[in-house]
Amino acid sequence: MTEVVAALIWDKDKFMICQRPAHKARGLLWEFVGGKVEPGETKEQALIRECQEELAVTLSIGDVFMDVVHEYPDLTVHLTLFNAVVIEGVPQKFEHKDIKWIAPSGIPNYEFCPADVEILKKIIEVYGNGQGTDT
Ligand SMILES: Nc1nc2c([nH]c(=O)n2[C@H]2C[C@H](O)[C@@H](COP(=O)(O)OP(=O)(O)OP(=O)(O)O)O2)c(=O)[nH]1
Repeated sequence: MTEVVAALIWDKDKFMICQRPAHKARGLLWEFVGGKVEPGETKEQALIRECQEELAVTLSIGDVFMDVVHEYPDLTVHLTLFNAVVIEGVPQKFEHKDIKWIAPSGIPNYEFCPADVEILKKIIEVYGNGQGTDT
């Protein structure tokens, strides 16, 4: 089982989603920024490193919003999604094809990694479908 960490980052009523590069597994699908935990790292350390590498931002990590296990044909992931806040920097596309901030009501407009589907349902349950503009 591969440990993967990711960040749920809000800016007012919108949260950040990132489009995976075409050449990687799950290419062009949308995800929460993050990646695989490397040997010797805590999950929090891995998430801070991934966000520095991929977005050039520094995060403050909060509690776990949700974790899920999902079996892909090529690997089984244990994905842990942390609440997090950007404390330094403006997100850059060093890794991703695109970055967007969306309201929960905008979720149906994007095709996400299958492991994220349960998490997105919980975001809608907890934060509602919103009245705000969807992006
Ligand atoms: N970062 C991230 N990965 C996700 C999410 N949902 C999901 O199924 N995944 C999957 C996609 C990948 O198969 C795996 C994460 O691996 P990755 O390729 O992003 O990891 P990494 O940045 O460490 O890259 P690499 O060393 O494998 O090149 O987890 C998600 O919301 N965020």
